[in-house]
Amino acid sequence: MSSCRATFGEDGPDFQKAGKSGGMSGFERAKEVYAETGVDAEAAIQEALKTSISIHCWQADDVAGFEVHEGAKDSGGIMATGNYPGRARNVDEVRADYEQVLRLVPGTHRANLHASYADTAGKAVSRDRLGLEHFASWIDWANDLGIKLDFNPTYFGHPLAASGFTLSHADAAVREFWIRHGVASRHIAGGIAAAQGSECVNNHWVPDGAKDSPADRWSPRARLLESFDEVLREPVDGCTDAVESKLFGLGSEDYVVGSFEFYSSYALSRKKLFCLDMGHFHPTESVADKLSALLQFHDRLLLHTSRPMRWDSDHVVIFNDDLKAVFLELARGNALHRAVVALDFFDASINRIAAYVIGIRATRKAILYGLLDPQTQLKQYESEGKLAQKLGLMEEAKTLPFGEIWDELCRRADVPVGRAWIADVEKYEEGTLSRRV
Ligand SMILES: C[C@H](O)[C@H](O)[C@@H](O)C(=O)CO
Ligand SMILES: [Mn+2]
Repeated sequence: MSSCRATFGEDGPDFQKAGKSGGMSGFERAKEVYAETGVDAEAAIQEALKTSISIHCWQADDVAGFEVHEGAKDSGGIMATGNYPGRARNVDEVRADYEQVLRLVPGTHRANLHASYADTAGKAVSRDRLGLEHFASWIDWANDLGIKLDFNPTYFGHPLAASGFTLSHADAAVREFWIRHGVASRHIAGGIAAAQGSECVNNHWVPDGAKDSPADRWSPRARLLESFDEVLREPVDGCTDAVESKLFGLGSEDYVVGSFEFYSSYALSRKKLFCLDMGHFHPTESVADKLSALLQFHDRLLLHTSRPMRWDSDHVVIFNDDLKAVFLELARGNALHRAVVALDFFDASINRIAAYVIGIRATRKAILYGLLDPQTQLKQYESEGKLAQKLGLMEEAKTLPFGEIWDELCRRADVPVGRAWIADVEKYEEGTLSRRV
């Protein structure tokens, strides 16, 4: 495993050496600066490192999956754009990519699989017949690596999703197929949970919706509710089901059956997790603002960190204001432990390992940033009516020496500090990705 030391030599890079003065490292000084604002940087590092991030498998291969198809494949609502070389072509390559990524990102991680990444040894297996045996090699791999798995049924990229409807389809036979798939996914997630000795989050997202002005917005929603009740009828130990809402999608610009109101109500009434994807709202809506409302009612939420660019474009997550705001809100509500953090982006136009590393490091940075917020002082100012002081401290907090604390977190996790990971990605591209032709 490469680390800052391996990359830069024993004393670290010059910019770090410059940070040391009077025997105190840049980190020690930064820690004091944070302490002056009432923040314990040590505690923040510990908590940020142990907060789990579930890494999606689908950035590695542009959401294509590795099913052996008997019939035609159809997109059904999801599309990655770009054709940068090096896409993973099979499960072994996805696993190798995961392992490379994990060398470059600090903290605790899980791997998040879609049903379409089943390991069926070259055989075509219908989605409604998938079983735990098709994920046995994933379980062994995760076990060897010491990480846990999460799961997702795949209700898209299939001829029976081509109409744009799955669980809410008007045809009962189509609905029943997808109900069987949903049930199968829960048993797989339950089996994974038993094998790993802890819950497996199983997230249901369906692309169902209409491009333009449906005359009947009621029946598909009634059918979706009925189908989900059927999918979720039997309790499955260890399987924690989540349902993911969306405002619009490709081909469902006007109407998405599983809207925010539908699934937030459904999840609450059925005691399931509600999944909040940062790309699934109108661009002017604040996802961060929803947290303190939803978490008054829901025990936990599943969070997909994503980066919408004018629409649900699934750009690689970066350390931007939206991401910071989400984790600031969770920290200010002492609710980080109530969010299951997972990633959801896919960019086929750049090196995919770099895409992972950028998105994962950005998400962990935002977690740390939230935990380093001088919230006690801010809340005190606010409660005393000192609103200018509150706003002033919020502004000053933006330029506290966050980078020093982040670098220390990376050092403690023995992963590259700063931009050093870029060289590792280049090496992997040269030795591995460029050979995938
Ligand atoms: C592949 C995922 O299931 C998918 O991205 C889903 O989570 C989503 O966000 C669809 O827009
Ligand atoms: Mn999502």
